[in-house]
Amino acid sequence: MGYATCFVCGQENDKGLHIHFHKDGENGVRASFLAEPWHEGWPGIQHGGVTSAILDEATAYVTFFMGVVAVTAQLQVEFQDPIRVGERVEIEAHPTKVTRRIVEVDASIRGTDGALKARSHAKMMILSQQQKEEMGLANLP
Ligand SMILES: CCCCCCCCCCCCCC(=O)SCCNC(=O)CCNC(=O)[C@H](O)C(C)(C)COP(=O)(O)OP(=O)(O)OC[C@H]1O[C@@H](n2cnc3c(N)ncnc32)[C@H](O)[C@@H]1OP(=O)(O)O
Repeated sequence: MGYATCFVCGQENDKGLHIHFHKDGENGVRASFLAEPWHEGWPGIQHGGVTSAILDEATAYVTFFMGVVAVTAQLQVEFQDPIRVGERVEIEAHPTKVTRRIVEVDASIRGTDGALKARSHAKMMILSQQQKEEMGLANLP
């Protein structure tokens, strides 16, 4: 599942991360990722922008599985521990607050031993019909 060309989940994006997100429970999302050498910033450590993109995407999938079209309005990231190249990590996200226009989502990335690597809090803005049309997102499945 996913948009074919999405940088994080798209299976047809040659330059992408190819992460498969799946539903976990009623509103949660889970995925797994292996940090590769081409994802690094400092030698041997995954770039923080890649980490942020993964958290952002997990957050977006929460709203996708809720059946709304939303964009990230705010994303606050805490980097707790380096993600090493060659390390597998587990990704999780779930909603914490849902209002008419905003879905708040917490997401985290942990090592396979459960140790926290990074976490985020985000506000996703549910788009109005006019905004969907302006952004070219009016005919999404
Ligand atoms: C097939 C399977 C596919 C699955 C794929 C799934 C994922 C695929 C891909 C996922 C990709 C990953 C995801 C991505 O990367 S999404 C891409 C990154 N995000 C963006 O590009 C968003 C850019 N920003 C905007 O478009 C607008 O600024 C938005 C739409 C956010 C607001 O627009 P606008 O300014 O016109 O607002 P409004 O008139 O609608 O609403 C006004 C209300 O909202 C309040 N407000 C406004 N801004 C903020 C803010 N920043 N924080 C908090 N609140 C805010 C405002 O105070 C007011 O509140 P109130 O006074 O009414 O109380």
